[in-house]
Amino acid sequence: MAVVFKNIKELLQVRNEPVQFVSGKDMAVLPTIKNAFLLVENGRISDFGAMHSCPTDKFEETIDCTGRMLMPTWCDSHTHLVYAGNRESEFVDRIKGLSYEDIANKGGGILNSAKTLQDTSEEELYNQSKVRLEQVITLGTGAIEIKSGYGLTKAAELKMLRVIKKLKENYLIEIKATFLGAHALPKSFNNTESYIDYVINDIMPVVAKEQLADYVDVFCETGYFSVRDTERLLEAGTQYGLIPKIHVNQFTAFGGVQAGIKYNALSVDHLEEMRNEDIEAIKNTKTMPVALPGCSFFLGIPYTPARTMIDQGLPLALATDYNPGSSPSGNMNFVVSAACIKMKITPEEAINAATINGAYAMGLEDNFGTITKGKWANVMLTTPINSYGFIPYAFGENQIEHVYLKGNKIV
Ligand SMILES: N=CN[C@@H](CCC(=O)O)C(=O)O
Ligand SMILES: [Zn+2]
Repeated sequence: MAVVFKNIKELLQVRNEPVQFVSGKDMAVLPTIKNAFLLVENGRISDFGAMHSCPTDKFEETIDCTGRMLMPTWCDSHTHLVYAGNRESEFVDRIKGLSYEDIANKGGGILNSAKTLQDTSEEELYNQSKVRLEQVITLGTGAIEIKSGYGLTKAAELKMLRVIKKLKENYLIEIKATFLGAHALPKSFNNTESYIDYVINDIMPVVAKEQLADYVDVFCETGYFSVRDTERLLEAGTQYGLIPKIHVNQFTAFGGVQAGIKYNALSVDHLEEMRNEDIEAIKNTKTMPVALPGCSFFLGIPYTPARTMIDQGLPLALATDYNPGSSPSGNMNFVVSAACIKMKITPEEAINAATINGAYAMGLEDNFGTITKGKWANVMLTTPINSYGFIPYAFGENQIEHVYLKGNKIV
């Protein structure tokens, strides 16, 4: 099956030579071809270039893209999209002045979502989650990471991971699964040490045996899990073949970034609070810093200092953190806008952060995130717009008109 996209006003994120990720000054470079074509065969990109070199063969399908941009779909490397119910009531509490911490202390927060999820059947959890998955696909997301972490018991954590597995089987969007058993301390445990023992000894072996996760994650934060807890968990995860990706420096900075680096985390995520030594620790490593501007927007906490980090030569990925408590939106278009507006990064930097660097943060850079021959044709076509800068500029709107996953038109 061959499909040709013709008369593309501008083909974005074109990389003849594959790159793993871009960092520092290179983030400001977004290679494009104006008046372009893209050829897709059997779901993969087989050719692209300027229209004057477009092959004249007869293809099964020709798509005229006049006036529109074509680009890789968003790569959302940090979500908690599988959850039950919502936390709308806490939203109102926060409007009235309560902090994230106040709400958690009142019995809300992650433990509240865990209770709801424990009481929800696997089928119902799947049905609620698939609605959100379908919605983010219409918004242009073509690869996504989804975490457990609202189970907090063996049965409920496994239920979440099985739901992620089922979503993976039933949808064309690329999905990576993360085991976040250490997301919060359940009331039935007196201390984090004994809960970490339970996560490592009782849940993790089954997760690994049933191949339910690619990554292991932990909420390394004051009032949640310490650096010591984090290191124990990452050590064990690594033994089971789970690659570390951690929640760190959301509210406080106390050495979690260094723990992530020590265990070769694929990504360190949140980073709203960054000390110089945290930036230094990430330099010259293979660990991707991931910013979640939707969470900063929703909670009213600082934004990750992305401008400083990029100026200091670091790479950056952007993700939604889609979850019921701190970021109830999976809209990558908004995330890209918010990053430009609030973190002062350019559209080129934001698009790199939300495509190739997001793909890297999910170990998917060989197959997604750029227009490169051989990669899957996960691409999206915009509305008629004058320049790609209009995507972040027109915040709160959606310029994504059609979405193709592995060459199939989904939207
Ligand atoms: N910070 C930790 N976990 C989620 C929020 C969880 C929740 O509030 O339900 C996050 O990434 O923001
Ligand atoms: Zn998160």
